[in-house]
Formats: sequence, structure tokens, C-alpha cells
Amino acid sequence: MNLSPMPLAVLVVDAAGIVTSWNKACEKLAGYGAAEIQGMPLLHIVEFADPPDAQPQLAARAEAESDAVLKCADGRRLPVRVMVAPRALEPGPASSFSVIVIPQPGQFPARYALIQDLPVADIVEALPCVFYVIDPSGHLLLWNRLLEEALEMPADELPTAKVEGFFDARDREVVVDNIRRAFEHGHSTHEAVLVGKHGKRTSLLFQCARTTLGNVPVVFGTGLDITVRKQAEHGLQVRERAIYSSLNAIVITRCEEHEHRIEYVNPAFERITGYTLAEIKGRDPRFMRLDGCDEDERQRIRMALKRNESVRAVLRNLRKNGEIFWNDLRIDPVVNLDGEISHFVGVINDITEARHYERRLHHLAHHDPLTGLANRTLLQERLRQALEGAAQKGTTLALAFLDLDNFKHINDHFGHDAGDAVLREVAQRLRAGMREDDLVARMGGDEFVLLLCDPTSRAQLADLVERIRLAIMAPLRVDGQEILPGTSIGVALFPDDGDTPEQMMRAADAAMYHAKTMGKNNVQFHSAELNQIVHAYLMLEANLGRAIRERELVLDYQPKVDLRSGRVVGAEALVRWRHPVEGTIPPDRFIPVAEETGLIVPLGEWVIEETCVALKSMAAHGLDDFVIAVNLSARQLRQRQFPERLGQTLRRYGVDPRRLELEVTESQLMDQPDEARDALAQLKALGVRLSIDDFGTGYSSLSHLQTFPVDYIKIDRSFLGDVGHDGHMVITRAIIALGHNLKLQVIAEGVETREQLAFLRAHDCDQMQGYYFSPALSRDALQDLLARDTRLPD
Ligand SMILES: Nc1nc2c(ncn2[C@@H]2O[C@H](COP(=O)(O)O[C@H]3[C@@H](O)[C@H](n4cnc5c(=O)[nH]c(N)nc54)O[C@@H]3COP(=O)(O)O)[C@@H](O)[C@H]2O)c(=O)[nH]1
Repeated sequence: MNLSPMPLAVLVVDAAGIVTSWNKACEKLAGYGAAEIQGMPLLHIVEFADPPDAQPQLAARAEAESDAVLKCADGRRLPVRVMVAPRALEPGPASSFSVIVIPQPGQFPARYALIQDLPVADIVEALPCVFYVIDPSGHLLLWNRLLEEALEMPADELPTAKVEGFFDARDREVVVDNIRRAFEHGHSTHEAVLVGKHGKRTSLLFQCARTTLGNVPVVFGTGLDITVRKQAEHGLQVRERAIYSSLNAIVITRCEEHEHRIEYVNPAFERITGYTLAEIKGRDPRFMRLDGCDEDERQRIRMALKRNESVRAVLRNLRKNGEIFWNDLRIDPVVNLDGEISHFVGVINDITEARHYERRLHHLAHHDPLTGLANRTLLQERLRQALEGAAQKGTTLALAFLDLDNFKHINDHFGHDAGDAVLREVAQRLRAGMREDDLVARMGGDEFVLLLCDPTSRAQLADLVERIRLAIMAPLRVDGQEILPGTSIGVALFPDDGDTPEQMMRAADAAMYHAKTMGKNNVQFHSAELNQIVHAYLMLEANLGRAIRERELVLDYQPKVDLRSGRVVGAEALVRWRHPVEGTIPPDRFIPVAEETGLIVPLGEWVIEETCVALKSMAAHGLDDFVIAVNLSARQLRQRQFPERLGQTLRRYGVDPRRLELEVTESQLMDQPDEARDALAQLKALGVRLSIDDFGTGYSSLSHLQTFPVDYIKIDRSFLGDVGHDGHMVITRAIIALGHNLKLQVIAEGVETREQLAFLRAHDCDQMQGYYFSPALSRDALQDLLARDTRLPD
């Protein structure tokens, strides 16, 4: 080992205490040459202070400090302290020792005497920091390799460059100031960034001191590379600013023995909660909790904190002003440099607005916007829950489907605003009739549903539903006009009619359909037979459209006979459905379905076209005064474009309008007499004939009757039923007289017996129609009958 650069005096001795080597500092201190000392026993030059008889072996002095005297070459006895260090890394007896000799205080040689031989240049080069010497002109006189590396400049370029140019422009003024201060006051300290020739940036902490080289005052010093620390500091600052500026509230708690105390909250926390850091520092963050709420979430947080785990929870907290806010909270443990969890950081996201919005959306998704009632989705959810609950508890449940009667008519006649007002009022009436636990829903259009939990008995349920029906029937005024709503109600019961939502809905729907077909405005309970009826009805509905398209419908014609001449003067066209499987289906089974579904419009158009074909064919056979009557449905009559379309059809087929008769029932006319009168007037203007069918059943007032532009009235066949029945005969006679008074021809329908015929003839009725003469015939059969000029016998 080369001991020469060491400033301490060190001797190396073997286990026997013989000097094997020593350093320059030792030479200087004791004044011996190397050759003199080599091989000398240590005790010849070092005299330990302890008495000779108690002197321990050298090994025993290891790691201990002893007072001694160094016997110098010039005879001086220098008081010293001696340290003996075994020269072995492993434990066990050492084979040699380092003996460090340190002069006692006050005995030290001049400070630099020990180091004057040290290689200063090497030391400066090896310094772990930048070294520099600057002259008063601001140029470098001396520097080390680290400075060259930082400046990315070769040694020969450095002396000519001014020092301030080595720095970042922002630091130059400070640098110059600090160099000047060191010249003036002897020292200065500053941080600055050195910028290398190729852009390398090094942050340095400069320590400057003044000295003189010869006569030249200089500033010299070191620059410690603090780039890494600066970057770390910068990173910390950025993170601190980020926490400070975060829109999410951040709370940092210190955790000590499972206690959590607030140490820091950022401005967003202060803004969201209303509490300042000063107010809540040291408190447990749970002081914001809302008692009695979100217990499960809070329990999850407690468990996670106990296990030092991250946790996310959504709970309600209280702001300082007492307001509740929804807190989407994320808590994470913070590990310190020792790997221990010292803190927790909580990020609070105020999701109150989002929650409200979510709730609103949820409400919108589950409620009908017009009435505020539950919608189909919510009904299905609640029905499922209610069925599960009832099954568990063994209770009953009722589901009632309500469909407003003639709602389309309300809309068409009073306008959509009035329709909406009716729906809102009906919703209100339904709500008023329900208990807290029951549910009222609107399925869309004019369909409502009631979910009635655990009705006490079927009779009471029937009573309740009937009261609801009556409540809905109460007149209401919209824009000064009186509207009379009505409803058909179908009821299904759990467990009798189904035990799944789908079965219950189907059963209630079927019962409601049945109520419709039973003449509307009534209540029907579901039953097995009803199911079949409704099934058949629905099948009919599904197949009728196809029947029209596939031409499965046919027209038969029932002859009408002039009672005076006995001649066939016309016929009534009656539609039949030749069903490929079920055979002939009579019109009174499918016409109401067609009415209900709107299919009556295309069906009615087809009937008129078919009648035109028949009339054209008859005209071709010379029967150009023959009249065919067709039945008009209420919907057809209400259609605004109907008269125009009829005119086009007649023209297209080249049919004389006087050959076509349109039959409209008395009740259709009396439903809305003013509208009916206008519609009839337009039809009359085309030139067609008009008759009032089923006369006597629709309670028309004479004043109305006078104003309808019709040609015939047809006495309803119920009045002819029993000729011996006084009341019927009186009515029939009166209708004939009334018709003649109004200059109308009177037709009797459903004539089945000779007695009826005789009665009609006796009372001067104009025409008859009925099985007595002929049932409805095919077109060919009718043409045959006409060709043979078959007449009614006298
Ligand atoms: N809108 C449309 N309605 C139509 C059309 N075709 C028929 N209908 C209506 O269907 C109802 C039933 O008609 P239908 O089963 O054809 O019965 C008619 C006759 O067959 C029957 N009739 C005729 N004579 C007698 C008789 O002596 N006795 C007796 N018991 N019944 C008899 O009466 C029905 C005709 O009635 P009406 O229309 O009132 O003249 C019926 O309401 C038809 O209107 C159509 O194309 N469109």
C-alpha cells in the first residue's frame, strides 16, 4: 500500500512489533529516514505511557487509543496518541498492524507540513464537484475535468470564454452578482444552471471564496451537481401544484394507530365541502358523514383502512352548510421511505349533479312524461317483484288493463291537446282511486294498467274496479267542451290466471279485449273460456289483412223486392269470408274486428269496387236501373276523403251513382249527427242513394231525421219478429208512416213469413228483403234470378 499521500503519520508493524513500512508524514514527524526505521522494533521509537511491567502485547492495544511519546531522530520526545488497527478484515489473530501516530494537542506540526507533498492537482481533478478559479475579469484561471464535462468544452477553449456566458440566460445576473460579492465580501453561495456547448444543462450549487494567487485576487470554489435533486424538487413541486390545482377534492390523512387525522386538504376540497384546512386540520374526515345513510359503503371503507388497502365507495356526505353531496370517494394508502403506510390519500369526486341527472334519467326511463305515471318498464319491474313477493307470502295480486273507449274519436274530434288533457285527467282519477302500495302505469296511447297488491276478496276487487270505471266515466271539460270518457277494463288474478309477468299481462289484456267486444265500457275478469274467445279474436285480427289481400272475401247479394210489383229492384251486398281452413266466416264475426283494427277501410273499399264490378256487369245485361246497397262503417263515414274517393271509383268503373245505395245505421248517424249530416250531404252530392239501416234502434229525433239527406229507411228486423206483438206492429206502422211523411221510401228487412209480408203490404211498405223471398245469393245466382224475372208471389 502506498501510504505517501496520507497526511497522518502511519507505521506498519508485523505481529512481533517490527516496523515493516511507514509513510512520508511519519518521516516528517519523527525525522527518521526510511532506511533507518525499517526493521526497527516499534518500541524503540514509540514509548507507551503505561508502566513497562504492565505493557500489553500489541494485539491487545488493537482498537484502543494509548498515550505515548514519539522519540524523534533529533532527540525530541513528542507526546502523541497512538491507535493500533489490525490489518485484517477477517476476525482472528492479525499478522500485521497499522499504528497511527497523532501528535497531542498543541504538538501538531504546521498545518501544511503534512500535506505539502500531496498531489493537489490529482485531488482537484478527482473532486466529486466542479472546481474553478476566476480572475477579476471574469475568466477562468483554473478548473477541473468535471467543469469541462459540464460545459462540453475542450480545455483550450475555456480560458478565453467569460464565465457568465456559461450560464443559462436567466441565471447570468445572479451569477455575476455572486462572483462580485465573493470578491467584495470574501464568499458567496448560489444555485445556477450551467449550459453546455451542446445544450446539456447541469444545476449546480456554487460555493465561492476569495483568495489571492501571487498578487492577483481570485475567486475559487466548488459547484456541487444538484441536477437530480432539482429534478426531484421540480417533480415534487409539479405534483404539489397538481394536487393544489386538482378539481377533485384531495384529503391527506396521517394514520397513527388506526386513527386518521387530516393533514392536508386542497382548495377543491375547501370549495366542495365548505371547510378550510385551518378549520379541520387534525380532525377525522368522518366528521362529514350523514348519519343513518350508506352504512354498507362506510363499513367497506373501515375494513379497507384496517387492512391498509385501497377502496372506492360512493356515499353521501354533508357540506358545511348542511347540504348533502354525493361523494365518489377513492382512498389509497401512502407508503413512506421506510416502506410503512404513514398516510392515506382520499380523492373526493362530487358527483351530486351527475347523480341528480342519473336519477332524472332513471325517472324518465321509468315514467310516462305526459301523465307522470309509471311506464311499461317500471310496471314490468314492479310486477315481477310483486309476483315474487306474493308467491313467498302466499298472498294474491290483481292486474287490471284499461283501454279508453273511443279515444281516437276524442283525439280526432277535440284535437290532440284535448286528448292529452283527457289522458292526464284519467291518470289523476286512477291515482286517486289507488292505495299507496298499488301501482298505476300508462303503457302508451290510451292504455293504462293497475297493479293491485293483495286485494282482500274478488268481490271487493270487482267493486273497486267498477268504482274506477265509474270515476273515469265522469264528464270532464276541456276548453269549454264536455267530454265523456269511458273505459273497458280487463282483470287478471294471481295465482289463478298466471304466475309470471308475461302470463298476467296476457290474461289481463285478453280480459280487456273481451270487455271491448262486449260493447265497451265494462269490466271483465279473465277466465279460461274468455281466453279462447280472445284467442279467436286475435287470430281473426291477424288473418283478416291477409284475407283482404288474398281475395278470400266474397260478396253475396240479398235481393230487395218492390212490394207493389213483386219485382226484384235491387240487392244488399253482404260480405263473407271464405276462410281456407275454417270455411265461411259470417260478417258479424269479423266486421267488428275490422272496425276495431281499422281494416274496415280497405275492406270497405274492396266491397265498393266489387259492387261496381257487379253493377257494370248488370248494366251490360240490360239491368241498368238495378240498385245495389252496401253497408258503410262508421270509420268510412268519418273519413274526410271518402266522398271524393267514392266519386273516383264510380267514374273509374263507369257506374251511374244512382245505381249505388249506401246504408248507414241509425246509431252511426246519431253518434255525431252534425258531422254525419255533412258527410251524407257530400255523398248525396255525388248522386248516390242513401238509406238509414236498422231504423228504430238508434233513437233519432224527428228534427235530425228531417235534415238527413236520405232516400230510404230500413225498418230493423227486430220490429217484424212477431206480427202478433202489438208493440212491434205499432212501431212498424209508425215507421212506415213517418218515412212516407218525410217523403222517404221504407224497406222492411228480415222478412221471413207470409204474415209479416201481408202486414207490410197492408201498411203500404215500399220494399222488402228477407229469407221469405231469398237469402243472400252469389252474383251469378242473383243474375239468374233476375234473368228469370222471379217475382214475389201476391
Ligand atoms: N260495414 C259492413 N258491414 C257489413 C258488410 N256485409 C255485412 N255487413 C254487416 O254484417 C252484419 C251481419 O250481416 P249478415 O250476417 O250478412 O246478415 C245480413 C243478412 O244475411 C241478414 N238477413 C237478411 N234477411 C234475413 C232474415 O230474413 N232473417 C234474419 N234473421 N236475417 C236476415 O241480415 C243482415 C243484414 O243486415 P243489415 O245490414 O242490417 O241489413 C250486418 O250488420 C251487416 O250490415 C259490409 O260489406 N260492410
